[in-house]
Amino acid sequence: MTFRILISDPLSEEGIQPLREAENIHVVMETGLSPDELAERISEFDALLVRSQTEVTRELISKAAKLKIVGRAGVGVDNIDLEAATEHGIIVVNAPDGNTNSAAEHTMAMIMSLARNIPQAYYALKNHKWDRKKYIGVELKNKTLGIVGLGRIGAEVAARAKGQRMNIKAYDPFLTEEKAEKMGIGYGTLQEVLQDADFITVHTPLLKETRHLIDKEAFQSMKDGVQIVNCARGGIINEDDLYDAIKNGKVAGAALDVFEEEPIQDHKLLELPEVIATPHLGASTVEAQENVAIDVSHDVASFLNGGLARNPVNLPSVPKEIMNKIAPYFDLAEKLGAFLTDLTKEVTEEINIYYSGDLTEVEVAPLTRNTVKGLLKRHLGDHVNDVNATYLADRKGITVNEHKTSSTKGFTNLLTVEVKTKSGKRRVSGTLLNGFGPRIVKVDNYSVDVTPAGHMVFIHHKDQPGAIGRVGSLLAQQDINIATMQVGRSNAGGDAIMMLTIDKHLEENGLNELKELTDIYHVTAIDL
Ligand SMILES: NC(=O)c1ccc[n+]([C@@H]2O[C@H](COP(=O)([O-])OP(=O)(O)OC[C@H]3O[C@@H](n4cnc5c(N)ncnc54)[C@H](O)[C@@H]3O)[C@@H](O)[C@H]2O)c1
Ligand SMILES: O=C(O)CC[C@@H](O)C(=O)O
Repeated sequence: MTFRILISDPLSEEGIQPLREAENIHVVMETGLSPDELAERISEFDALLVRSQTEVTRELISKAAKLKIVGRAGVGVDNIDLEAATEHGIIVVNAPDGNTNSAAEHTMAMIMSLARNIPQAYYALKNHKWDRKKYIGVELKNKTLGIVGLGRIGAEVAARAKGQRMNIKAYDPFLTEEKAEKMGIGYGTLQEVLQDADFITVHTPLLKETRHLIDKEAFQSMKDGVQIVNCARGGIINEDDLYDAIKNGKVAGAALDVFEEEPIQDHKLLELPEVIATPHLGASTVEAQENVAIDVSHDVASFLNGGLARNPVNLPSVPKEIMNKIAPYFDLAEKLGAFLTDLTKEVTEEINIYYSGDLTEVEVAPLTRNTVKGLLKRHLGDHVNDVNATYLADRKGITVNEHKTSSTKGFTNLLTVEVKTKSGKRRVSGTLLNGFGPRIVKVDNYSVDVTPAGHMVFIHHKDQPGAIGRVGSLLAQQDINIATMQVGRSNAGGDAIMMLTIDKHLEENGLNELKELTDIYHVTAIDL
């Protein structure tokens, strides 16, 4: 199978080389498509690679019948409708590390340009004005730099600003006083940072919570003559309020790399001499562009070929060492889910997943997603995947509960899936036997030992002489070979089960004939 990838924004040619060289990948690079042109073409592609220009909207996603993955060569994913992608089972990956340096360096360049009026002085000189008095700047040394958002870029800016002998005061919801102390920087609440800083630089993502984080009220709490930098996202600073704060003298200068609407040509902020600006150049270096293109290409190629994505945005990322521990259970989890759906054939109201033994010591959310995927895929088909499994369960009103228990029933690891339906609870347990692979070891209250694969028949019957023989004879009449058979009973002459693995699928009529046999209560065909 050949996967088709559309690259709709300019990406480093060196960075995407591995994609171009991959045997089963066909790359189409078409930058500058209008939204309508993109919508018309998108159904041809398995993957879409973008920077910040392409808007990946809900409408576009609804037309992307084959799309499996969207790769964002950069950090911010505010140009991608993540909710719509998740709903459609499309994984979104980004390249969060590749442009950190460049964005931090650009921020420092902006701070220094602001402090020394470099763009304004250059512009004047270009226009034949040798004006030394007008462009007296300020030193950075001993000034306080307020950093709002101390993630990757914020932390790199802090390290560089320390080199300029600035005092740093940062606010981030994940920053503690102890952490700040270790980094050799000051810690403050948002209010304290805004109040104490001579320069303020924002490095948060653009979220509901950070939109207009810096607004009229925030400006009022700042020092007079404060200078503001935004190399993160347009919209974190309210542009109208910034304009007013510059006009009324509160803010002495602003350096902007990003704007609420991009691209801009005319903007009232650009008319102010106190404002210096670049057209979203934070990540525009040869190195950053190559890095992000390499990172995103790797994830896209790996994911399309059944591997893992290192930087998923709409799936929590799982550290490699944990992934190595849980990956062997993925198949078992999905099969247990599928097994139960076949067994119950009823509307699932609640799913309980119990992890015990070795599994209590690791992050099991990816296993939960696989189990739910197995449970839902019988009804939802390939539409359900790791990305949207729990989302779809939630939308269908199915509660999913994860439990870790100490009861291992003698197994080193045990995964039990229980579904609650209108008529009660059914459960199946499985384990990974060292060297022997996955096994189903319990169905409801009956112990069994079956490899969860291929065609199976689960029979609930009365424990009577001849019951097993009758089943065997009937299957033989239908030319169905029994590969393995497990039996279990509650007590002699009571309820019992047979679990058979057979060499081919049991057709409807065969199933009905089995149901007619004496002492047989229920028969379920299961195909894993
Ligand atoms: N100009 C450019 O070309 C360019 C390049 C790269 C990244 N960016 C942008 O820079 C920003 C930061 O990128 P990053 O890689 O450092 O991201 P990051 O995720 O590493 O860091 C963001 C930090 O913001 C913090 N945060 C979230 N909400 C906050 C709030 N209300 N107040 C304070 N802090 C808050 C988070 O806790 C996190 O630590 C993003 O918006 C990204 O899109 C711009
Ligand atoms: O693609 C770009 O150049 C911008 C990238 C930057 O804004 C990011 O969020 O990574």
